[in-house]
Amino acid sequence: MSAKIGLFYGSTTGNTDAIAELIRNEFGKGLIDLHCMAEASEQDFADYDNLIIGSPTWGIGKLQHDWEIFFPRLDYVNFKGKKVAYFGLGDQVEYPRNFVDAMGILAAKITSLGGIRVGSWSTRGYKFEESKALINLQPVELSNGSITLVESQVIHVSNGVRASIQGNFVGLAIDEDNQPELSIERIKVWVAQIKERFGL
Ligand SMILES: Cc1cc2nc3c(=O)[nH]c(=O)nc-3n(C[C@H](O)[C@H](O)[C@H](O)COP(=O)(O)O)c2cc1C
Repeated sequence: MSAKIGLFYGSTTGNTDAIAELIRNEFGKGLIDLHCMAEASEQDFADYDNLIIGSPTWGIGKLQHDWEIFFPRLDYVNFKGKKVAYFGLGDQVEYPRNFVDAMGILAAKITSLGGIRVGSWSTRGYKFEESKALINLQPVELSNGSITLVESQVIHVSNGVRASIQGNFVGLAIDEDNQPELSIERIKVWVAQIKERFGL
């Protein structure tokens, strides 16, 4: 029998692999099945109502290799009604204009295919210039005249300096290159948040 959550990830030099293991441990025994994208198929996604998607960013703003190969096949996965949380690895010092872009690219694609995004994460504590993984809150007026805040994904933010950008990422951002000492605590807080959203 499958676990309650399918965690699908790609990893070129092993960092995302290690973070996926930490996330699985934080959830506790038996809740998460890990699927490496080098071996995953469209059908593997069908077993789960709850998904976690993880990718580092490579090649300056690009998906990790196995995700890049699989990307066109996402169109054949049924994401409708599934809750999907995202995590991304990146390097905010070397790649401040493309920090964790891959997480944003995957979230935009999977959300367009019907996935319900959960588990956004504050940008507080990171310094970078641009990221495709940012979302913002926009005020929208409802028919009864009241105002509500609706999340939308920001594709381009450009202020030209490496700075603290206020807002939220679409999912958990992990920087093993510059802030490895913060990863465990970030995972703990994020997992508690998405556990609730997954109804576990
Ligand atoms: C050639 C190269 C390109 C990279 N490009 C980006 C990038 O555009 N944005 C980013 O946030 N991180 C970038 N990174 C950093 C990686 O995402 C980071 O090291 C990550 O932890 C690697 O994960 P992995 O070991 O699972 O493959 C790059 C690293 C290298 C070596």
